[in-house]
Amino acid sequence: MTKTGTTLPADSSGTTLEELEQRATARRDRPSYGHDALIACDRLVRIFTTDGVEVQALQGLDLLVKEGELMALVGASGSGKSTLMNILAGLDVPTAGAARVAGSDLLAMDGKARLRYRREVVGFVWQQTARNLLPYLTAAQNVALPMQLRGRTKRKAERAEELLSMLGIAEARDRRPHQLSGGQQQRVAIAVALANNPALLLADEPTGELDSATGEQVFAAFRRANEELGTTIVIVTHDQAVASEVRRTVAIRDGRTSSEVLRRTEVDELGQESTVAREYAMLDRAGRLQLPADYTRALGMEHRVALELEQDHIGVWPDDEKH
Ligand SMILES: Nc1ncnc2c1ncn2[C@@H]1O[C@H](COP(=O)(O)OP(=O)(O)OP(=O)(O)O)[C@@H](O)[C@H]1O
Repeated sequence: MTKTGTTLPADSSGTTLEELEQRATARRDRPSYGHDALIACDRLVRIFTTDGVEVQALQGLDLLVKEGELMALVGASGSGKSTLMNILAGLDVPTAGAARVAGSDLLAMDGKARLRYRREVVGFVWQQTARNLLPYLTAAQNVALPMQLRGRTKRKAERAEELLSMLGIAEARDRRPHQLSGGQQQRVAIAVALANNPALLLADEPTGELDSATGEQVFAAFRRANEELGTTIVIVTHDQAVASEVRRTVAIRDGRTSSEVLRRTEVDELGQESTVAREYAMLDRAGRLQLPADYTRALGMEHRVALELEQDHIGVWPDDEKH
């Protein structure tokens, strides 16, 4: 009989039972994927079927976002950005995979939990300014409305005022949306989205309809919210200025996260600050890597590549059997 703790070989590779048990325990005790992230998307799939034709908008997307981050999502048209945002906003449900935001399981929520999620956990700002605000309410009334819907009537006027001041649009308080510029409307929309103090603020192309100077002001309002309130913010953008101002930009390609750019500030010996950006490819949990299309094209790589493990890197070579 074999007992725990014996050193008898348990398989042909000479691994002992004790070692196998230790490995199994280590695996079981390992924290789950993204356990400490505010957003954890794990192999997320969303398939749309229209007239019998299937479109895989998300094809096993992995994404982790830490609490307190301000980050951007970029990607070509049709890559799946809006689909992901709608899922994170609780407006759409994934076909498969797992998605958790601030402890809420986005696949398992019932109607009541979904409504609570949309009211309390997440706030959103859309590109179309008209979609964000009710036209017949003033800016302050628009900001107070989500608090009222949540049943918070005390201090709502005061909080609306505070948020509008924080975002630099206190003077817009008594004006209706049509009396505001596009940039002011978007800043009021940010205040509306922050009204119930959500853990996560999502914005889909919030500067898409604005000129670059106004876009910068709107982005500054997002940054303010992130710094002052600690709100985690995810912005989908085509706006290069926005994408290059955040610490992390994640690119989506064909329904998966493909690469990310991390930026950090360096100070040289003369005290001059500069931003250093570095691009990384994403390695998914199955070990899959998407090589940038311009790299593979430049070397004529397709279908198959040769790999070589070196001491500190992996070499990827064009398929020489092809020739
Ligand atoms: N409701 C839907 N029904 C059918 N197909 C859809 C639906 N929503 C999105 N798709 C398809 O899913 C894919 C991803 O679309 P999505 O809108 O998420 O892309 P996107 O990256 O946000 O693009 P854009 O930058 O143009 O907004 C596209 O092929 C799109 O046609």
